[in-house]
Amino acid sequence: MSSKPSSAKKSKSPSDEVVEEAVPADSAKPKKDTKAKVLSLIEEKKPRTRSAAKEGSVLPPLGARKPAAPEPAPAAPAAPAKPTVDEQKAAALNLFEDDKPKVRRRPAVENAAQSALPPISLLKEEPAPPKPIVPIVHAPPPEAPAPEFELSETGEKIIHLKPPVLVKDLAEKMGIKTFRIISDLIPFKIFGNADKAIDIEVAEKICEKHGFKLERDKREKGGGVHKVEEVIVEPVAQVVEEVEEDKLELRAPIITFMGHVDHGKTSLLDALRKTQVTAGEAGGITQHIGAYCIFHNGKPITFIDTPGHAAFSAMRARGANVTDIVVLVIAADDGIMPQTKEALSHAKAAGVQLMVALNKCDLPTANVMRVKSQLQDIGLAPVDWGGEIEVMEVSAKTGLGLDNLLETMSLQAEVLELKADPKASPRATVIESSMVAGKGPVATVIIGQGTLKVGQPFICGPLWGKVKAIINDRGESIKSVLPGMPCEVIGFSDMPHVGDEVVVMNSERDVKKLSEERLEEIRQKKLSVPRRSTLEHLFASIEDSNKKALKIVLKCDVQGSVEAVSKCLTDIQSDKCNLDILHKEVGAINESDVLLASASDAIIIGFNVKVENKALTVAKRETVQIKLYSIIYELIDQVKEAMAGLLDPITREKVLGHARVKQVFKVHKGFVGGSVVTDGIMNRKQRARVLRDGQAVYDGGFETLRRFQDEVNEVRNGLECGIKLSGFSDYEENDVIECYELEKIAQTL
Ligand SMILES: Nc1nc2c(ncn2[C@@H]2O[C@H](COP(=O)(O)OP(=O)(O)OP(=O)(O)O)[C@@H](O)[C@H]2O)c(=O)[nH]1
Repeated sequence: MSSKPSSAKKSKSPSDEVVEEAVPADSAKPKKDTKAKVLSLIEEKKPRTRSAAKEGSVLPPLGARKPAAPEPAPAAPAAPAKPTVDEQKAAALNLFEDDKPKVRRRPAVENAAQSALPPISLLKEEPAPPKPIVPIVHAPPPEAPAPEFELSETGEKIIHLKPPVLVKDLAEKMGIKTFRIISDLIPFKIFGNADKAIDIEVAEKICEKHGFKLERDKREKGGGVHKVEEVIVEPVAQVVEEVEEDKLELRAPIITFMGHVDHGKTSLLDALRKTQVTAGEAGGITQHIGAYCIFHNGKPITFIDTPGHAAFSAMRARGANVTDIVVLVIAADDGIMPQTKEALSHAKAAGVQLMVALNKCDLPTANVMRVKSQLQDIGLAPVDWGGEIEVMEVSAKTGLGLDNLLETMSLQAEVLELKADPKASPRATVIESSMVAGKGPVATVIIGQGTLKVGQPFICGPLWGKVKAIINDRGESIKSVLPGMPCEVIGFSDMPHVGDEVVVMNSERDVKKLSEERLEEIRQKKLSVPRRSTLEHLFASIEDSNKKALKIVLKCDVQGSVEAVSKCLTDIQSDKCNLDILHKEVGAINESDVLLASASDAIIIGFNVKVENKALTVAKRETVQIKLYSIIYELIDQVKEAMAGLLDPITREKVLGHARVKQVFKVHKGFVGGSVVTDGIMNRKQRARVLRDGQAVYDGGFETLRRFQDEVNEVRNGLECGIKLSGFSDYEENDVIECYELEKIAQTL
């Protein structure tokens, strides 16, 4: 191994001949000549270096260049071993040459040789005074990959990429180093690393800068790519597997309890599960969707409890959509109510089997016949009345008819022959989601097909995830869950949207990629929303900006509550005051919520959530109001009050009385109307106007109000007084002085 170049060897080396020629023996030599020489050198040097590298003689492979043992710095006579400035420049330029994309992939040995060239810093114009060279071995710089492009008919270098465009992918395609792209991004005020996703428009500009044209591709179902005009992501639903009948097995039926508020849905489920869910509910009403599993005759049945309050319509709709059977719970003493009808509509829309449970039959006020006849009227004729709807009389309180209810539900489920393939690729529907401290995003899901197992990667709407833990309805951690069963899943990249489907895929890489694509698609859609600006819009916005607005930051315990509460809030109708929900999210109230509220003059509303300690401190400092609620109608009522409170009170006139001027007196400072009060009172602290022939000739405050010589505050009906209004002296006989007060009345929405 020839690690240390000797002068003897040097003179024989072809490259060193060049070096000798390039040494600036005469420092006065014009720079121009040097530059020209450098350029010619580059041309000369390239082929030589390559062939030499191949032979391993002049520039040996990287490993060979490292001295076997540290050698002492060569003494002054060894100085000629240092490359000359021109050589350094040439070498550095050569290094840049390497960055330039080449169609052909370079052999590894060639790359190794080039990567060992002097660093870019040597490009400086003025060389440092010659010093003995201490050989430093640098780690090889990361290799720039060979570019991948195709030449268009017009000679353009076209590269194909599909959004999201990552810096590293772009660099790879153009065959340049990642750091070059990162520095190219700085003028766009984009700072990031190799994994940074950049806008397609920015990527196009960067490609243009490097002499490439970027064409967007999309992935085909099979994984290949083809060109598209717009970014369209294939929905995962399109990769549904064929259902093979022989692989299907009976699964747990999913039964949803729906009905009007307080008709006893939770109590019924409670009685069936023999637990006490109602005891823990705020205000005794269900505000979440709950999913439970019970075993009847050794077979599992999944129950979904939905809220009955009007606010939770979306939750009821969701409950109906994942279910096989809907049990419409009607209190026998109350009969069919608005949310009973709404629940019925959801069940009909979802096209599911319907049954009716007439609850509270233990009550003396229960009137089964009346409810049955109401059912008949809305087209749900009971079986015992010759119709098709199973109507069961039950009582959650006494347990009356519960066995019959359970039996009928399992029979109905059997008739439906509900089957799923437990070995199919797992899919589940998110029916609720929340952010749980220490666990992150948690979703309640119902498995539709396949067996969901811990460790499986999945996509869910635009989010990806990997099943970290599965918790059953009894709070136990389990390893897998079968079709039809409910469970909680931990492992989402963010809070999933309720109603989205969890679809298990083969690899974590695939789910992440698909998630990136979907998020990019959402972003693009947001960007492409047309912004129309018409005169009408302008007027509307001016009108709107004059309106009062209550700004709210809303935090709730679960996604469904966010939906329900924000729907209720936006439903508050007022043409005097707007309600802006600036931000709505699941989770405890944190510092950033407070800062947002402070910056935008908003209040924070928390529903079933806590306030983080730091947020409390900041809220005090910033005087941000935080209101916490656990019952939805209290929240809505108070928000309405707060909105009304923002409105300026209306000022209304209330006439207190009239006086007639009988005689005008001259006093020290002007004139006084000697009057008699004809009705009501004259009050010195209020306002008065002078009416002449029914027309107001003056309006203002009292200066003096006198009874004889005394200044008084009030003069009653029938009494005489002297009235002097401030700034008015022009009284005439028979003028009427009307005393009135300005009342402030709070506005309503
Ligand atoms: N007497 C009697 N009371 C009942 C029966 N079932 C429920 N209740 C009472 O009715 C009230 C409402 O019961 P819930 O189970 O909370 O009603 P819900 O339909 O789930 O109400 P939301 O969750 O608000 O939709 C509670 O006070 C129960 O104790 C019953 O069979 N008989």
